[in-house]
Amino acid sequence: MQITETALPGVLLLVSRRHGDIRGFFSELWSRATSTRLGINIDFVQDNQSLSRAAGTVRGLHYQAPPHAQDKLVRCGAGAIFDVAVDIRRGSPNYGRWVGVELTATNGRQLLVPKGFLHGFVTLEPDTEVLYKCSDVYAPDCDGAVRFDDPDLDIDWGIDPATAVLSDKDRAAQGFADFHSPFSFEA
Ligand SMILES: Cc1cn([C@H]2C[C@H](O)[C@@H](COP(=O)(O)OP(=O)(O)O[C@H]3O[C@H](C)C(=O)[C@H](O)[C@H]3O)O2)c(=O)[nH]c1=O
Repeated sequence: MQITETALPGVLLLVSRRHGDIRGFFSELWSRATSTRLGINIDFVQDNQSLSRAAGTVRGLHYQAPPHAQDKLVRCGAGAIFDVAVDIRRGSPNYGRWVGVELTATNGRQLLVPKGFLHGFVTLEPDTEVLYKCSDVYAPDCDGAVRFDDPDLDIDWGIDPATAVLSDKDRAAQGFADFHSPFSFEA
């Protein structure tokens, strides 16, 4: 398992080794032993899967507030996404800053998005499957969203936002200027 920092401190890129042979490959995506050895002490309790039929589908930007804040380990099982994390920890020197990484079924990359960060992605291919581990259970009462195309965040999704395939929830999400984050930065 290779771990590298992204341009946004706290958000990590993980790449598991793929053992290739004549059949294809085998890869250990996550193990407690490896993660502990690498200094990542997260106890994942829920695995999620989403399938998005169309390229240009946007899911996000979402978070779960405490007491059910979630760390997420995101990967792409089929297709490709541009995966985005945004620091929303009040007092963070990187508050409102974002990073985006291409996760594809081919590159096998995984993005670790810690608590205190918004998460969202845009699909780059049809029939894209996203799989992610979460460190807390689904808690709808703690669920929150910010507009993916908010001008203050100024995320470059690589698509015309007006063409994005969105859920009603994401279409109605609040702007970042009105957002009061439930997370504060602990140095
Ligand atoms: C997140 C979640 C949703 N659901 C149900 C609730 C709805 O009936 C349905 C679709 O939920 P939603 O529209 O919130 O799904 P996404 O838009 O893909 O949201 C997710 O995508 C972004 C990128 C994330 O990072 C979050 O984990 C998550 O918010 O699944 C569940 O039953 N359990 C869950 O953990």
